[in-house]
Amino acid sequence: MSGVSGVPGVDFGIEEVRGSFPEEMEVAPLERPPDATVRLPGSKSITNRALLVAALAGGTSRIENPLLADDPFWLMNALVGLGFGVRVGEEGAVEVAGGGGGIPAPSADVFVGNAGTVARFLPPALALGSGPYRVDGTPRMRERPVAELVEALRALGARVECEEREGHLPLVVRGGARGGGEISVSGERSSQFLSGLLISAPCLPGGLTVRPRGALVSRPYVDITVRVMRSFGASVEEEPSGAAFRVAPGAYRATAYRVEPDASAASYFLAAAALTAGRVVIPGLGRSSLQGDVAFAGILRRMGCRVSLSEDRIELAGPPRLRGVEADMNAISDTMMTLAAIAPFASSPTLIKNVAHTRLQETDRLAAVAAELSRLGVRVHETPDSLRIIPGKVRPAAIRTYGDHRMAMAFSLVGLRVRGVRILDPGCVTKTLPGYFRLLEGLRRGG
Ligand SMILES: O=C(O)C1=C[C@@H](OP(=O)(O)O)[C@@H](O)[C@H](O)C1
Ligand SMILES: C=C(OP(=O)(O)O)C(=O)O
Repeated sequence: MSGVSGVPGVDFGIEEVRGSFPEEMEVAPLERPPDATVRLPGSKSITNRALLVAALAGGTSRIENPLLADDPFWLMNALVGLGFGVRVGEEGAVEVAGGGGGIPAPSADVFVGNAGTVARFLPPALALGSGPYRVDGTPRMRERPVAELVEALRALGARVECEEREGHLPLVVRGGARGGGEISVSGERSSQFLSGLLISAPCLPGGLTVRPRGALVSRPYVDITVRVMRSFGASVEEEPSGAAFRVAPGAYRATAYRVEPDASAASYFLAAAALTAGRVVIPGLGRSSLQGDVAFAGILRRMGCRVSLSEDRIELAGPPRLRGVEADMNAISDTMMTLAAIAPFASSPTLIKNVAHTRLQETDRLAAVAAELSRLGVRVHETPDSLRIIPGKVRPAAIRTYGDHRMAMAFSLVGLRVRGVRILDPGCVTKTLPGYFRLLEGLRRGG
C-alpha cells in the first residue's frame, strides 16, 4: 500500500506526511512555565465511528472537525475502495455519501494500517456485503487479536477466512451475516470487537442483541459507540450495567455531526502543564464530553493540580511538585503512558494498575514504558498488568518509540524537564496527531 490517498480532497499520502519528520527530534526544556490555550483536532475514536456510520446511512452526511491523521485516513481510503463517496472539503469537513446499509463494491482489497478501530469496526460492515473483501494491515496489526470478532461474525453466518493465522489479519470476509438474534463476544482483550458488532447491527435484518462476555476493558469507548449510533438515528437499548446491548433494525439517518476534540491527545498538554507548574486551557472538552479519557484530568487533580472542568472547557494549573498516585487505568488506558512519563518527577511512587490489555495495542505498551523509563535511569517494577514507578533523577536518553504514537507523545514530556531527551521516529505521531510537536512548541509561546 503506497499510502497515496484515494480520497478526493485528501492531498497527502501517509508516507509523505510521516516522511516529512526527521529520524529523531530533541525536545528542549521549557524556559518558563507555560500559560497556553491548546486547540486540539477531532477525536480519532469519534471520527472513525462517525465515518463508518455515515457510510452505512442512506444519503450524504457531513462530519465537522474530523481528525485528519493516519487512522481516519485508512478508513476513508477503505470506504472509497468499497464504493462509498468520501470527500474532504477545503474547510476540513468530510462528506460521506452512504450506501443505505449495504456495501456498494462486490469485492475489494482493504488496508487498515495499524488502526485497531478500522480493523475491528470494518469487518462486521463487510459481512453485510457480498465479498470477497480482503482486510490486511501492518505487521503489528497482523499480530493484534481479532479472533473474538471472527468467532462472532461466523456465529452470525458470515464467511470469514483467516488467510495466514487463525484469529489474525489478513482476513477474507464474505457476506452471509444474519441478524435478528443474540450473540456474545469477549471484551477482555479489546472493547473494539463489541463496538464493531454494534455499529453494523442496525443494518442487519432483525437487528441484533450483543452480550459482552467476561470483563470488558476500555468500557467508556462502548458508550461513545452507542452515543454516535444514536446521533445517526439508531435505536440502542442497554441492559443494566451493560449486560447486553439490544440494537433495533433500521437504517441510519444521514446527519451533520461535529466531532469533539481528542481527549487522549489532551492528556499530553494537561500533563505538560502539570509537570512544569504551568497553566493550560483545553477548549471543547469537559463534563459534556463523550470520551472517558477526560477523566485523566481527575488523576492530575489527585497529583496536586488545580483542575476546573466546565461543560466544554478544561483548565489546569500545575503545582510546584506533583504527588505520586495509585490509579486503575483500565477505562482510560490510552493515557497510562502519559502518567508513566511524568511519574518519575513526583514526590512519591506511582502505581498504574489493570492495564494488561495494552500489551496488545500498537506495541506491548507495558514492556515499552518499562524499557524507556529504565533507559532514562528511572526505577520501575513491571508486572503482567501494572507498573510501579519510583521517582528519582532522570538522565538524558534517546527514547525508542516502537512505532507507537503514544510512546512518542508521552515521553516527549520528559524533555520539557530534562535536557538531552531525544524522541526516535517522531513521525509515528501521525497515527492520531500529525501536528503534535507543533502544538507542543506552542506551549513555549503561550499557545
Ligand atoms: O474503540 C475505540 O475507539 C478505542 C478503544 C480502545 O481500544 P481497546 O478497547 O482495544 O483498549 C482504545 O485503546 C483505542 O485507542 C480506541
Ligand atoms: C490503542 C490505540 O488505538 P487503536 O487500538 O485504535 O489502534 C490508541 O490510539 O492508543
